[in-house]
Amino acid sequence: MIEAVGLTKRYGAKTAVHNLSFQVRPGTVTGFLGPNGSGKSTTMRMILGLDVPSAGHVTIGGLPYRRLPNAPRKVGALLDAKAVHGGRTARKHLLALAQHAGIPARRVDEVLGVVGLQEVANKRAKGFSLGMGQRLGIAAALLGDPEVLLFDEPVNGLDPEGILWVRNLMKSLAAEGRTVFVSSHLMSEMALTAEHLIVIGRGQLMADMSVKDFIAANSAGFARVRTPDGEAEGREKLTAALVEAGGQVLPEQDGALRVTGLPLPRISDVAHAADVRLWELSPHQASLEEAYMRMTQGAVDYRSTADPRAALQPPAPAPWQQPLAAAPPDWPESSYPVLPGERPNPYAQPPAAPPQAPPAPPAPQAAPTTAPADLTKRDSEDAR
Ligand SMILES: Nc1ncnc2c1ncn2[C@@H]1O[C@H](COP(=O)(O)OP(=O)(O)OP(=O)(O)O)[C@@H](O)[C@H]1O
Repeated sequence: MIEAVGLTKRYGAKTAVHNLSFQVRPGTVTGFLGPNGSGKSTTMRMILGLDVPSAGHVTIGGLPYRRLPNAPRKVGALLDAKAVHGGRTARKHLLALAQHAGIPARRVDEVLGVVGLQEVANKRAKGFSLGMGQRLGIAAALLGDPEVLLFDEPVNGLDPEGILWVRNLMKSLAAEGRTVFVSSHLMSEMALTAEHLIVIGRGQLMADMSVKDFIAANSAGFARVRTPDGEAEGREKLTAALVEAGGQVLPEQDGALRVTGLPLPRISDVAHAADVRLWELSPHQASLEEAYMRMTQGAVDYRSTADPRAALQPPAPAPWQQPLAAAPPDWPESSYPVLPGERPNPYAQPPAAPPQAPPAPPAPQAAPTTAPADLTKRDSEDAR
């Protein structure tokens, strides 16, 4: 089991992860979701001892990664598929990792077979496609036959067949009783792969629930109602009548109305009684992707000026669906905005005293399977 308690990471003035507490249990795939820049990779790096938390802690089976005996055989990770020496063949890359972790060389061919790279095992990694690179990274993660597996965006660059393969692999690893923690920013993919979800936005926990509960809470139906174009008066009249009848009405971008709280026949009766003609009255189901986008819409760092999210308006958001208050530029611990209706943190600890000195940079000892090249990934990186 992975357990994070009050996990916080600051890079100078930037808070990448704030007071994150969660558990990742064995035997199921746990999806780790969040928009770009929400802190998923930073959290994974802290789990793997590659980044030192500014506050809080995270353990695997009760111990921090660095104190795990024989860590590379207990924990496997895919963090950055490009973290491969391009001049090495796939087999040599895996052999080097196996040697470093005391893993028998015969395991290399086993994992090459599992990920379907036997044919290209003697080809240099620099000639690999993105998808082949992902497969090689997954092979590296599986090398030590570990109980705990972390995958950061494992389906990046994979074709539909590859995506299906990863999905089935994750599930079968979990079915063997392993702890499988998979990050993604694709809700639709996670809904098919994971049983449990941890959703973060701007480094904060936004949801920690089973996929089943997430679906139950977010896939409420609604009706789309459209009055004839150019008859604004009819639209307003209908809106007022529907609200009076107990419905919730939200305008959609194309001029239609999104109505919740009233069954379709009732909407039809209300329109008839109000003497408003309808061009459309259709049942709809809010998609999980949409629910996720709504949940995280206030926590998106990077957004296109043409982002359709601007048009998404939550009907009656649950407390955890409330958008985050705008984060102050420096996100100091003491003035961190509290989420409206923030759920009590079951692992909450009293706030730690401010650090006297900046935390020492990590001194890598036992690195995860993908670590050798990955260790350099953030060294000179300031902000992406
Ligand atoms: N070494 C660093 N120095 C400064 N800021 C950093 C560093 N690493 C990460 N950050 C910042 O912390 C925030 C979280 O980044 P992180 O990479 O963890 O997010 P993410 O959820 O994995 O994003 P993505 O989905 O895009 O990979 C971002 O704003 C990023 O710019």
